Amino acid sequence: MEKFIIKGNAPLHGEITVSGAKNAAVAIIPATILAKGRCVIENVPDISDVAILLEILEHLGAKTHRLERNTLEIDTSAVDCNEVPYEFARAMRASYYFLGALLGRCFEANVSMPGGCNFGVRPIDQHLKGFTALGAEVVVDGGMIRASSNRLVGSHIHFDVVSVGATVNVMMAAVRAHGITIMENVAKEPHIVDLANFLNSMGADVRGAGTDVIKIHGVDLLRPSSYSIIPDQIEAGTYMALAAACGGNLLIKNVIPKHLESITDKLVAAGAEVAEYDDSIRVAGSPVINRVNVKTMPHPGFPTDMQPQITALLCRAGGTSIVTEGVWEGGRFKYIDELKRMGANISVDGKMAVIEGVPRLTGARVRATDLRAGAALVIAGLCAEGVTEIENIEFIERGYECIVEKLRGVGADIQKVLVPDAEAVRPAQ
Ligand SMILES: CC(=O)N[C@H]1[C@@H](OP(=O)(O)OP(=O)(O)OC[C@H]2O[C@@H](n3ccc(=O)[nH]c3=O)[C@H](O)[C@@H]2O)O[C@H](CO)[C@@H](O)[C@@H]1O
Ligand SMILES: C=C(OP(=O)(O)O)C(=O)O
Repeated sequence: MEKFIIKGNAPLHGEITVSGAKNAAVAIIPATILAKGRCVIENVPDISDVAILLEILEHLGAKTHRLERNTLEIDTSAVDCNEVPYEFARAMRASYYFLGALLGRCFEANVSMPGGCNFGVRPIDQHLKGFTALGAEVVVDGGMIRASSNRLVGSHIHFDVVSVGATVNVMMAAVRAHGITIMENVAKEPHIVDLANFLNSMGADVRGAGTDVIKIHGVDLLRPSSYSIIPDQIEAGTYMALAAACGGNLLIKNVIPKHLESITDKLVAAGAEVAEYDDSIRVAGSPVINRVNVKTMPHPGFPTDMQPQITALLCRAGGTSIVTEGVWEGGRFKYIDELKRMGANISVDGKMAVIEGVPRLTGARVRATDLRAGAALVIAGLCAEGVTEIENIEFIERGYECIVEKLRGVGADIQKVLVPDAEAVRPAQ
């Protein structure tokens, strides 16, 4: 087990380059099996979630090869298995994208219930509703989701809630269904659009991605293609929040500024200066952080995956800020207790965190309770006085490529060290 040791308060200046989007990569990699043959995917983040997906692909019979650190060659010609067992699925959420992908490839999928960050209940009823509407028989049995069909047929599906996962999963099955599928009340996140663009590059006919309604004309055959994944909105947003929190000045490269608008808006309200360029963004933090209220919403609202990071910034704001979780029922606030160990003054009331700004945070021993919670602790540690030790960093490494190297490159004093067994805290629940 490893941990981060951070000495806070170092001035952060320079350039940081954002990697490919985790949540696009984890959809596009399973989608490669919809075609038989060799896909080349560029700008793939080198993170543990991707490594697990590649293991799953190999288990299914695909051959995967890293042409370069961020370029993958995936040959799906020999995929001959439709089962993703528990040992692969338990570590991550997106393992369940093999349901839609396998249904689309061979009309049968047996995939273990997924893991991923635990913010309380993460239902999959909308995924199953979509597969059923396409004519699949779906059974959940002994921890496995089993979906099969002699023939998928296009359908009109109105989702009860806006779900990224259900939109991705059902889109992947629908591209191979006979006839037209209309999906209403779908997610509009940048990774939805990226997946649709990838599917279209393989010969699918998906229209409307990025709006509330997606229309798909099913096709009999998809062909392999080469594709480059979009930059990671949340990684970019995390480094933007870091610059704002630490009074740093960072040029964040390889971004799509349009994807960052809701984040930019709140950072400017908090007092940061933000300058947008074609594919980079500069954030200069102010010594005085203003109080700001934030409510997370599906895209184009403020992303829930930035909720912990903006909370870390607001810990030192002048006055009271309210952060409301508008996506996840459970509130996603497990990390608040860790921030409080660092001197933050936050109370949680249902889906609301009330943050009374404090003049300073102090280093402490804390643990990441999930991926973005871990990112928030890195931000807090980098602007705290003294030394912060963050344990359970495997959560952070699910989604941030080379975070230590990138942060050291802009002046942060952060290192990754081994935790002696005797010192390790129990893992997050
Ligand atoms: C791999 C990936 O892309 N993960 C992201 C994805 O997760 P994920 O795809 O799991 O999140 P969803 O968009 O599905 O969830 C949104 C809301 O819908 C509810 N819901 C979802 C599915 C369902 O069948 N029934 C249902 O009620 C959930 O409980 C939640 O309240 O989108 C979330 C919301 O932007 C992000 O926090 C995650 O980082
Ligand atoms: C929650 C996240 O991911 P996942 O859905 O894969 O757990 C995230 O990216 O913040």
